[in-house]
Amino acid sequence: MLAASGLGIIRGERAVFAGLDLFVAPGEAVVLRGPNGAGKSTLLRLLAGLLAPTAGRVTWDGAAIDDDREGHGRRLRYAGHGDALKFALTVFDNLAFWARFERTPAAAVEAALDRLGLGALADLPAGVLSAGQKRRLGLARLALAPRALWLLDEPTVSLDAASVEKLSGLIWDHRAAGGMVVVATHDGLNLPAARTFTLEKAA
Ligand SMILES: Nc1ncnc2c1ncn2[C@@H]1O[C@H](COP(=O)(O)OP(=O)(O)OP(=O)(O)O)[C@@H](O)[C@H]1O
Repeated sequence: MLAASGLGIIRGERAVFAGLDLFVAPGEAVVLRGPNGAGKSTLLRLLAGLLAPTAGRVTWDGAAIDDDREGHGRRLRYAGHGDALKFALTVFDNLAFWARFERTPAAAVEAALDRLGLGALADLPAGVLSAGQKRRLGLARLALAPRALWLLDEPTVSLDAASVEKLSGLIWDHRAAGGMVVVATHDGLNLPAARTFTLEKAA
């Protein structure tokens, strides 16, 4: 169980939000909504342990994530606005890098590329991909190996309808295996029985 309690954060001397409580159980999807600047990306970074809250805390199974940041990092996948690609490397080698980094068997690379419909592009330099193809390659990391928690920031940007379907399917399989997902998205994804968590714009 991922829990945030009494969470507050000040950025640039302004309170983005305060007193925020959020719980995510295995198999659950939480969709973050709210206007631009409401703090969706900020919340995802707090849940990932990439930012420290000004008040409150984030826990995993009751233990503060601050007590074991490395362990928390190993249980999650965070996909932010960037695709985290090396343009000079091929599509295959981009994902193979992450597989090596995570000590995931190389066989997982091909399967993950196929899952995102990138198999035929494996030998191309990532730099020549279209915006949507680059986004799919960034998201292919999700399919490399299971992680309990996915934190996704606007993952559907640049994706066509077929790719949004692929991502929806990936998230469904992740949840069916007990995985959790918190996703900031303005539209598109098909997430059955997802909970919506709305952030209001700070005054
Ligand atoms: N490094 C920073 N320094 C100061 N203020 C920041 C910083 N990063 C974010 N903010 C502010 O925090 C607030 C929340 O930003 P955040 O990116 O979390 O919003 P968001 O809900 O994800 O917005 P969007 O829908 O536009 O992606 C904004 O007012 C933003 O200007």
